[in-house]
This record gives sequence, C-alpha cells and structure tokens, in this order.
Amino acid sequence: MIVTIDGVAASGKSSVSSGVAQALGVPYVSSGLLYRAATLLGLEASLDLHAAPHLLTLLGTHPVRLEPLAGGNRVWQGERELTDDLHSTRVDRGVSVVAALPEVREWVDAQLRALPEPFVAEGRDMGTNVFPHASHKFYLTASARIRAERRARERPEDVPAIEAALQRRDELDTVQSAPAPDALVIDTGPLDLQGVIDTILTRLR
Ligand SMILES: Nc1ncnc2c1ncn2[C@@H]1O[C@H](COP(=O)(O)OP(=O)(O)OP(=O)(O)O)[C@@H](O)[C@H]1O
Ligand SMILES: Nc1ccn([C@H]2C[C@H](O)[C@@H](COP(=O)(O)O)O2)c(=O)n1
Repeated sequence: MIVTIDGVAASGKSSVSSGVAQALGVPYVSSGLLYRAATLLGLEASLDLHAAPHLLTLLGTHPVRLEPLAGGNRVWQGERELTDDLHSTRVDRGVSVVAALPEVREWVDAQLRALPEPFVAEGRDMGTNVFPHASHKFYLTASARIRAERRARERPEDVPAIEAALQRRDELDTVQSAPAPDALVIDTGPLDLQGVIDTILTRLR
C-alpha cells in the first residue's frame, strides 16, 4: 500500500505524513529531503545549481541515502548525517532550481521507486508522477500567510519575509505541484495538525 500526501511548501506535508504513518504503523518517505540534500551538497561544492552534469557526478561519486522512519526521515552521505542542515534558508533559496532539473528528478524518483511498500510518501508529485498507482492520494493547501505564521514559530525570520519566500517557492515549484485528479484536496487553514491527520485517517479507514 502506498499513500501519497502532496502539497505546497510548508503546508504540513511532513508533520501530517509522520502522524498518518505512525497511526498506520508504516514509514513515511520525504521526497523533498532528497532535493534538499542535492542542493546542500551542490552549494557546499560551490557548483552552479542550474547545471545538472556536475551535480549528478557529485551525487554519483558520493551517494546520498534516505532513511525513511515513521517519526522522521534522516538523510546520509556515507557516515555523515545531512538531516539537520537541510532546512536552512540557504537551501530553501536554491532547492527549486535544483528540483527543476530533469536529471535530478530522475535521480530522486529512482530512489523512491526502489523503496519497499507499505509507506506514506510526501512531496509535490508523489500522486501524479512517482506513484500514480497509489491507493490513496491527498493534497494539502493553506494560504501563504497561514503557512508563514506556522513556520515563523520554528525560524528566526519574521512572517512577511517567510511569506514572500514561500510565495516565490510556490511559483518556482508550480510545474510539478499540481494535485493528482484523484487526490482529496484538504485546506489545512481551519484545521490543527491532528485535525488534518484525522481527516486523512477517516478517509483511509
Ligand atoms: N494544520 C496545522 N496546524 C498548525 N500547524 C501546522 C499544521 N500543519 C503543519 N503545521 C506546522 O507548520 C509547520 C510546517 O509544517 P511541515 O514542516 O510539516 O510542512 P511541509 O509541507 O513538510 O514543509 P516543507 O514544504 O518546507 O518541507 C510546522 O511547524 C508544523 O508543525
Ligand atoms: N516531490 C517533490 C518534492 C520536493 N520538490 C521540491 C520543491 C521544493 O521547493 C523542494 C523542497 O521540498 P519541501 O521540503 O519543501 O517539501 O523540493 C519537488 O519538486 N518534488
């Protein structure tokens, strides 16, 4: 069984996926972390993030591994854990450029499709492109202001700056962020985290 939870930036995908996965007793898979890892490594190597060949060579010679767990995903490059470095403002700024590269998307998709079922997969194109055959599909939205207010509780920047950055990322990610036609779209604005998780679990049961 595969459950897909897609949505716009900071719509609650990873928190909701973790809650749903824990309730189901399966791991969840955060596809965005692989795009973030590629971006972090490209930045650290001072690569041009618009140019796929060097990035792909780097990822080929220093493989990145996603460890999907119900409570949270971890990302490794060899013995080095990258997880805590993947949600910086610097990575946020560059990740949409890297995620637009078809070669990088193929690299991510191949890793995801190799994972053993069952799991909950979250991202942008889990229900449309990567797992179109998934049994249950969900898509999370909320206004940019609400998402920024939530994110401001975990980052030092102010709400207007976060909102502007989210809107910019929404625009850059538009191509791969359309909901699957058979996904249930959930506006998380009026719901708390548990409310979103319960909405999904009710649909699954
Ligand atoms: N329905 C909700 N009500 C209140 N807070 C929420 C809700 N959903 C998510 N949050 C909070 O919003 C923040 C962003 O959530 P989360 O990181 O899960 O989103 P995301 O879509 O995975 O983000 P990103 O796209 O950046 O990876 C977190 O602080 C989370 O606790
Ligand atoms: N399936 C996916 C997952 C993520 N992305 C891109 C879009 C985001 O800007 C970036 C980081 O994802 P997030 O951590 O915000 O979920 O990666 C994508 O294009 N496709």
